[in-house]
Amino acid sequence: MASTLHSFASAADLAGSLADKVASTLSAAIAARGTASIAVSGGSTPKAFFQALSTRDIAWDKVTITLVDERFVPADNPRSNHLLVDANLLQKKAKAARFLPLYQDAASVEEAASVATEKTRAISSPFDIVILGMGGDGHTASFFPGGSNLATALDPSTPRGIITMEAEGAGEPRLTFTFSSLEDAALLVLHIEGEGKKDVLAKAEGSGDEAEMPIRAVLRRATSPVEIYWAP
Ligand SMILES: O=C1O[C@H](COP(=O)(O)O)[C@@H](O)[C@H](O)[C@H]1O
Repeated sequence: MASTLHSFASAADLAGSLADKVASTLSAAIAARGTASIAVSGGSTPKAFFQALSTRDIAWDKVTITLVDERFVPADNPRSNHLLVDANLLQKKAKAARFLPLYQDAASVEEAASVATEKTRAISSPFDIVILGMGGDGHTASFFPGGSNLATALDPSTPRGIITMEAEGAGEPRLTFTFSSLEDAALLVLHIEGEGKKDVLAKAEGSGDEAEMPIRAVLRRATSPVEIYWAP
């Protein structure tokens, strides 16, 4: 499916514009179905966007928020994506939203993946919105090059849900929604910032193996168009 690049003069401009787009998409879903869903990424990039989105005036009590991926760490760990969402998105007006975490207090990451899959089944498919990020190594969600479950995660026949991932570049074991869970969102966004990430994107858009740069699976095979939001 085609992708469209939306370039902005600054990260602040991008954050405001993406927040407006997400807010209007959530509102349209609520008007159509009574509820709306969004799966967001963690990492360092989404902070300003989360802060902008938290101020938007929509029926947040009808919105379910979850993460596309998470580290297998509790929510008080500084590396937790849940902590980032708590501190920056689940604030102000967005405090009224329902948040479904991926991390579970389970004996193993595998058990956590299975519990998270059950709990997130309550969200209707497909997601209204998925916001992906991308690492300098071409990973997205927790689809890491060399990841222990990468082939399964990217296989379009793997069911919707959450699986585990371990990889050298990942730090902790990870929990990640599968490709099939994310690729058909009504609004599928790739949010990246900086010249370095633009170079990584250009490389990913060239030829080469998906396993080397898993973002290629999204760019090449997502059934929804990919809206790329970039700022220097
Ligand atoms: O590990 C992760 O990294 C990516 C990219 O993060 P960034 O810090 O380079 O913005 C992120 O999209 C993913 O959700 C996160 O778990």
